[in-house]
Amino acid sequence: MRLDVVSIFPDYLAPLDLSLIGKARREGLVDLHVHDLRDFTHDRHRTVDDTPYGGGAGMVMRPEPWGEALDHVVAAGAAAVGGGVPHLVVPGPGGRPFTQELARELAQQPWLAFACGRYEGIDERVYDEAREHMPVSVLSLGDYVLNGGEVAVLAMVEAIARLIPGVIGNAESLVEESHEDGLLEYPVYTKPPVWRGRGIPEVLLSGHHGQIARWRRDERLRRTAQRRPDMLAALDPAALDERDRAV
Ligand SMILES: N#Cc1c(-c2ccc3cc[nH]c3c2)n[nH]c1N
Repeated sequence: MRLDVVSIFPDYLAPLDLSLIGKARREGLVDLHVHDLRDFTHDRHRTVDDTPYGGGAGMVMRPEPWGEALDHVVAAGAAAVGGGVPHLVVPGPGGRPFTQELARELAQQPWLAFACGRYEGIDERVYDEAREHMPVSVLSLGDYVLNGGEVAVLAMVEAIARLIPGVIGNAESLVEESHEDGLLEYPVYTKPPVWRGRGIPEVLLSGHHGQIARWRRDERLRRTAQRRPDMLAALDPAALDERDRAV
């Protein structure tokens, strides 16, 4: 997968050189290109913002640099990907919720581009123009306010890239994760068997895989009912067996 990110703070994306995503890049599973929006300005001060039409507080990101930056991303990426256009993802507090389901869908795409806004946002004409050339999705991490899109892109890239085959060494660890199948994950334990006087659930020492699987399923249901009753309510009833309903 090719990933392009445009930001006025390209160093914000440095964490994508680390850990599993960094390893995926070095192994060629992910081809990440970060672009500095200011490289697409032409004034001495490399200006990317201006005052909002209609007045109001704050500044708005100018359309010209964004237009040139996205033109560059499309041209450079098409040469590398062998044609086509990216799916453009623009993080924003007013976007559709970014969910595991969306992460799965976006992980199927060969090429994604992310536009990191700042200030009060990006001139709306940039979205309108982009939509004439590529799919555009405005997505939100959650119902709280950040200062810009970079943190959201870090989270989205990690959630998406980890689903690319080969990025996570053991695909088994992608199963039974929170949100993967509509339930939260079960509690996990490791050595020592007793820590500060606290033991671990006996069933986990039983070696009885069937009972362990049942206990873990029960814990997932209990946790989801306790912490995210909305997720439990949204579950397809067919996904729950009689034993589940008894938990
Ligand atoms: N995604 C997301 C966001 C944001 C966000 C994203 C981009 C910009 C650009 C200026 N301010 C921003 C806030 N706030 N809260 C979220 N869940």
